[in-house]
Amino acid sequence: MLVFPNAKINIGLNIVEKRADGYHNIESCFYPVGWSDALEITLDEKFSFQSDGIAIPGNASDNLCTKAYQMIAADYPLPPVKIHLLKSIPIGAGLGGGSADAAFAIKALNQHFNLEISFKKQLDYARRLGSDCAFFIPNKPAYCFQKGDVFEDIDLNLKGKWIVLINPGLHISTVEAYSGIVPKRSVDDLRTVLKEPIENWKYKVKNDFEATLFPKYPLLEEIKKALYNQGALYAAMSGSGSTLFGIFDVEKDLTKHFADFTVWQGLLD
Ligand SMILES: C[C@@](CO)(OP(=O)(O)O)[C@H](O)COP(=O)(O)OP(=O)(O)OC[C@H]1O[C@@H](n2ccc(N)nc2=O)[C@H](O)[C@@H]1O
Ligand SMILES: Nc1ncnc2c1ncn2[C@@H]1O[C@H](COP(=O)(O)OP(=O)(O)O)[C@@H](O)[C@H]1O
Repeated sequence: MLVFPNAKINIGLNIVEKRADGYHNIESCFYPVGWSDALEITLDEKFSFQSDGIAIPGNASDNLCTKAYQMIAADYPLPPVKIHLLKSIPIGAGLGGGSADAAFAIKALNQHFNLEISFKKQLDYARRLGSDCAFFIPNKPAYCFQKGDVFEDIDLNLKGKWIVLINPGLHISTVEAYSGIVPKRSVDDLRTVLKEPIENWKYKVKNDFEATLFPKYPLLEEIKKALYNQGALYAAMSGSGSTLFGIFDVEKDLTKHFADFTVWQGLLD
């Protein structure tokens, strides 16, 4: 079975408070984007995990795909499989690529082996692997809160808008990014602000990680400004970085303009 785990962006990200378990409660709109890995699961004589494309830190047993398989195999009679991942989504990039791989592995195993795991149980499994992971089970625009692992539908349709993602190649660890944050409650409700015209978001829709990471990595703010100079209706960093994105009304080819970086561009669904 072949599936294509896709990335996400965060449109607005408020880091509200530190929790007793050390994590943070956040408020964010998660939106799927088309930048994707390829994940193939086939029957084999013994379990194996192998990846090509972008090198993933850690060994096969650390990979979230292996963890997803082992977690499901502990509760269901799964045969041995070979998992092959072609990694294309940058790592430590604020795009949730590892979480997407894990969630798509859960969905693929469930479907391919007719396990009949309920939607709610798939969400619970995903939550065990990472805060971002559950979002990728339904994989549709959502207002996410608590650890980012609880969500509700959001009335936001960007279908047909053009998105450009710029990854400058800095690996920013999520732990490092959260450790520099002083949490604070947001003044405006993100769901309300996102109902305003997209041109207004520039002044009201903030990613709290930008305030600590832009001074540390000035290149990130330069890329955000460059996206606005190119006519973006809205530009921001995704998650804990280092990917920046710009949303445009018209198709834009910025590959030459950002030739030093990895660029992905396409239509939003
Ligand atoms: C920042 C966000 C925004 O969407 O995305 P990325 O930039 O990583 O894509 C997420 O909150 C990242 O979620 P995810 O990458 O799944 O994080 P996890 O594996 O659960 O946690 C990694 C570490 O990040 C911190 N963490 C994560 C989530 C959260 N709500 N509060 C936290 O403090 C904790 O230190 C935790 O040990
Ligand atoms: N399949 C995977 N793809 C990417 N990273 C993975 C994967 N499995 C485990 N990881 C680990 O997760 C870490 C970051 O995950 P990733 O989702 O790419 O970053 P981010 O949360 O910033 O989007 C990496 O440092 C890597 O060691």
